Amino acid sequence: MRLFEATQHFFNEAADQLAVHDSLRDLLSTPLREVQVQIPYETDSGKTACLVGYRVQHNRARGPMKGGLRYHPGVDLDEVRGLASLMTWKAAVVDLPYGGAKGGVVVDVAKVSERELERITRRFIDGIHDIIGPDVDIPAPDIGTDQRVMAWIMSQFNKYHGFNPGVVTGKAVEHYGIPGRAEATGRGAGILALKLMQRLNRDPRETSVAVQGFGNVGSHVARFLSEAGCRIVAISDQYGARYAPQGLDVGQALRHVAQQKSSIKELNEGNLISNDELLEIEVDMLIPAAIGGVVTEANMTRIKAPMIVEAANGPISPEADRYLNARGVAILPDILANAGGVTASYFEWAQNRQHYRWNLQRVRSELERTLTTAYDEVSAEADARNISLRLAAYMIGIRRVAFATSLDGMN
Ligand SMILES: NC(=O)C1=CN([C@@H]2O[C@H](COP(=O)(O)OP(=O)(O)OC[C@H]3O[C@@H](n4cnc5c(N)ncnc54)[C@H](O)[C@@H]3O)[C@@H](O)[C@H]2O)C=CC1
Ligand SMILES: O=C(O)CCC(=O)C(=O)O
Repeated sequence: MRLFEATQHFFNEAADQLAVHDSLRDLLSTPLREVQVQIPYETDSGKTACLVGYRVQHNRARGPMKGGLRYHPGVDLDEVRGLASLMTWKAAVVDLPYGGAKGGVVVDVAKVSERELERITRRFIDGIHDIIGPDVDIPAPDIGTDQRVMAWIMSQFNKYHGFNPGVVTGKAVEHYGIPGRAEATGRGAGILALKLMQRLNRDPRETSVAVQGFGNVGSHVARFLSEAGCRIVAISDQYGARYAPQGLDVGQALRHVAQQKSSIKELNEGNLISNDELLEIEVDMLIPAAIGGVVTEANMTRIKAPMIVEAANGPISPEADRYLNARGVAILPDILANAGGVTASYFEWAQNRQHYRWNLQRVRSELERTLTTAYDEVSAEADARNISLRLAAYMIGIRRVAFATSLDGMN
């Protein structure tokens, strides 16, 4: 099942529980606007190449649309549409004044130079600058994009519309960003992972964790949980995984990746295993923090972790979700588990608009407060109705968006 169909499935399950009527259901599940643009750019060898980029704006009932920008060879319109809809429910679950959007460019960042990446980004913004903006739609980082890309987005947007740092979040601290945004998604997933352990009466110091993906999100969640006393037994990137049942040294892995610009595969610790094997090891908590669609009908019966934290977007298919729920696996859903990123983006955006800045301690404490409130609401809803955390999170998100839509009027 493709990502948009999967998100629609989760949406419909919750909409059934809420008895959302058909016309409102159509309105809430149909994206507001979908844009595909051609991205012609000059390669370093002087040739003209052409890529495709997308921006899908899903819903704006609760505020300007918000969501990251993915640079990955697997990007297509269906994926971006699914990711945009996840943003709508995510922003509502954590009660941010945002709607949902997402963008993507079909490109392998490992195969283009930094100068080419800049040209690609600027040409992409040429194509979408008139549909984004600080009060309309605000991009941010996702797979393959980082603070350099955010800087080019801001710079190119400003050429058309004048200085406005609030057009994009996830910027460098020295360039209108805020301390704590870069770590926020992983840290947030870590804070919520501890809540899930608490819910199941697990001691973090007796909990083993496997993390798939060691980019922005995976590296920060691994570090946070390692500092909280968990044993990080496996980590990976797209090239392979390292596994050590007695635990890996996360600090050493972070230095290895940062200093040697090398992959996890080359790490001199643990056994080399594949990403598929990582998902199936005997571990207390599994944290997918890379791409979507990694736990499906094909491998669900071999997943052994009793707790899963979806730091990635859409890592578990509906079939696998149903199967794992029936087996009693506790799953913290993406629309809550990785909401720390958009929460810190909201802090950055609000501060950009008012030209002030919080320090790291304030960002961290507000992040924790926001996520804890959302977690408490979701777990209370799940307990009261005896339903999964995912269904509860969707119900809260849909209820909020539906209410805003009804206040707005449907005509
Ligand atoms: N960056 C953010 O603030 C947010 C990111 N997310 C989600 O978190 C996930 C990771 O995003 P980032 O860490 O930002 O991306 P990133 O680009 O910084 O890191 C991605 C990681 O995944 C690995 N990877 C890529 N393809 C893979 C494959 N086929 N198999 C296994 N590993 C693979 C890469 O090697 C890298 O370690 C994505 O699902 C994204 O949508 C969710 C919320 C916010
Ligand atoms: O920080 C943001 O605005 C959005 C992050 C994002 O793309 C996501 O939560 O999936």
